[in-house]
Amino acid sequence: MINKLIQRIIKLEAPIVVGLDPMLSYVPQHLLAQGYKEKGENLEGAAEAIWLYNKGIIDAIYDLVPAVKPQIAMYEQFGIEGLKAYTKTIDYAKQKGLIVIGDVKRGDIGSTSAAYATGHLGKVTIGDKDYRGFDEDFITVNPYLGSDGIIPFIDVCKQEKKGLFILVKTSNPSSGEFQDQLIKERPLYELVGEQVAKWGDLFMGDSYSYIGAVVGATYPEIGKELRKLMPKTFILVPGYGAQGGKAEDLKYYFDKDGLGAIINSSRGIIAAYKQPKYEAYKEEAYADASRQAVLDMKEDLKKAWVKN
Ligand SMILES: O=C(O)c1cc(=O)[nH]c(=O)n1[C@@H]1O[C@H](COP(=O)(O)O)[C@@H](O)[C@H]1O
Repeated sequence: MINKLIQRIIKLEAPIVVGLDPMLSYVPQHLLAQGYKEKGENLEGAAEAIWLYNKGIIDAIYDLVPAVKPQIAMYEQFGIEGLKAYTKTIDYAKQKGLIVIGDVKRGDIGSTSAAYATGHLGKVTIGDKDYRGFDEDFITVNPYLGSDGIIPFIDVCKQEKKGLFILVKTSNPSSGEFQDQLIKERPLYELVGEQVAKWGDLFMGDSYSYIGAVVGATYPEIGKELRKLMPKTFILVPGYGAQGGKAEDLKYYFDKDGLGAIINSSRGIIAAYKQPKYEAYKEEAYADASRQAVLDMKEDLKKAWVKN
């Protein structure tokens, strides 16, 4: 899957992942009305509206970007009905040729991680048949529990030729509280980055490992350091756009060949129609606004996606 992701980035000239983080407040009135009419003004109706909203966005952007990243929390808000919308979104995105990064941020003791890995990346055996749960291509993972919490995910990745993005330095304002702490004079994110590179050796693709890292766009100096420390690690970079990350800061997240990183934008794309910049698009044309926002992001990233 990492090889396919890289090929698609090159073909589309777009190191971009669209984050499908739907909030009810972003869903246009006509879709809310449709969801409520069909399923009721309740969890089921809201989940239906979210699915319709996602479908519109996927239809508008699937030929421009290699991947989408649904964030599971946005679906879990609506309980089981939300998870059904999560599954429908994954299946539809894959049908349209998109690679799916499930943003689930899992990680636990070994046996529990193994179950998470089965549900999200692998197969569960029932009787004499195998079934797939969510079936994302990649998922995000939290490394706080150490190797025995991570290896079960890597084992399933090897069986399924799927991948991970492991949190190394997150984009949020408080990320430094723990991640920047010095241990033997080195920040924790560096130690985690080094370990992610080692885990990466366990499952290499053609040029990069299937085991990637998450490094936020909001700490560009750290991004530059981590790029050097993890030369074969593909980096998922959230924090561009809504959280303030700028294209010009992202240059050093990429390698000399212009590869090695994929930049996420969620609200900046899916709720583009709410931004003054895209006010010409009315609510009904929300997906057209998202398409234009992807095209604008692609152009903007040219400032970063150059051969260093
Ligand atoms: O793992 C992530 O994707 C992630 C890591 C991180 O450090 N920061 C971060 O914002 N994210 C996710 O990336 C998305 C960012 O959304 P926007 O700020 O709307 O573009 C959300 O789904 C976050 O959960």
